[in-house]
Amino acid sequence: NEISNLSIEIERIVQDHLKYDRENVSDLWELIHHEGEMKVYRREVEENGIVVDPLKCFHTVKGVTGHEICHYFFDPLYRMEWETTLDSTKVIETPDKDNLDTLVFFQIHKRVWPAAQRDSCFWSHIRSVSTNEEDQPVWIVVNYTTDHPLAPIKSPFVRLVANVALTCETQIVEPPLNPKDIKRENLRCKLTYVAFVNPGGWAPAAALRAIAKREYPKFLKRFTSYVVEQTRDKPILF
Ligand SMILES: O=S(=O)(CCO)c1ccc(-c2ccc(C3CCCC3)c([C@H]3C[C@H]3c3ccccn3)c2)cc1
Repeated sequence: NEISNLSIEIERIVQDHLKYDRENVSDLWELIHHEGEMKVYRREVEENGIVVDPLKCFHTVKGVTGHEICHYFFDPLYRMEWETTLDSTKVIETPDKDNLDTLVFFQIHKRVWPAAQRDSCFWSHIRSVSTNEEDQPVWIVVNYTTDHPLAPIKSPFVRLVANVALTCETQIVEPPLNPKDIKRENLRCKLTYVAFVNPGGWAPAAALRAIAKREYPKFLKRFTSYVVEQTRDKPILF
């Protein structure tokens, strides 16, 4: 039925991301932005004349955990506080009321000249995966395009196709003897962000590449700074 088909798809896509995303980039990837700990790479790929360049970002964020980064990325409550590229966001379905780890979003993206305005509909899933005993669990959020009756394709909007994942590892730097004494200065989150976005309709290749080169680093810098600010005086969420 619906739920089981969705959970089968979620399992397949999440496992793929867990397996591949943290792999280092090959020399097929071009470094398009390097700022401090943040490195943003892209491969130039076109499908039927449409730019679908995969994007991969590695970043290390001090003072926060992977759980905190994924929590603020997933939870709709904060979306419009860090996302500056959206006109609106709405949760149109909670597939499993007893387990709020999966939501279906419908989003209207701000128009980015000269492209037509985009909207998107995707399931969003958050999960922690324990690696081995002593390390912190890996946290991941996946946003993956889905159709939905409450997200009809309506002109003039062009529907995006997106497969995006944010995967985070938490490192404890110079761990104190007693784990209860861990402070935020002992925390470091190593995150990988991958985005496979098909703009869903023709947009000028050069323009789209320029928009992506400008927008992704801005977006990742703003989002991670937002989480550092929001968590500064709060108890650590491991
Ligand atoms: O991480 S998420 O899942 C967060 C969801 O709230 C995510 C982030 C970004 C996008 C997105 C949407 C539209 C565009 C294009 C297509 C034509 C004109 C805009 C782009 C490309 C251009 C790049 C870009 C990157 C970041 C922000 C905006 N623009 C990216 C989708 C989902």
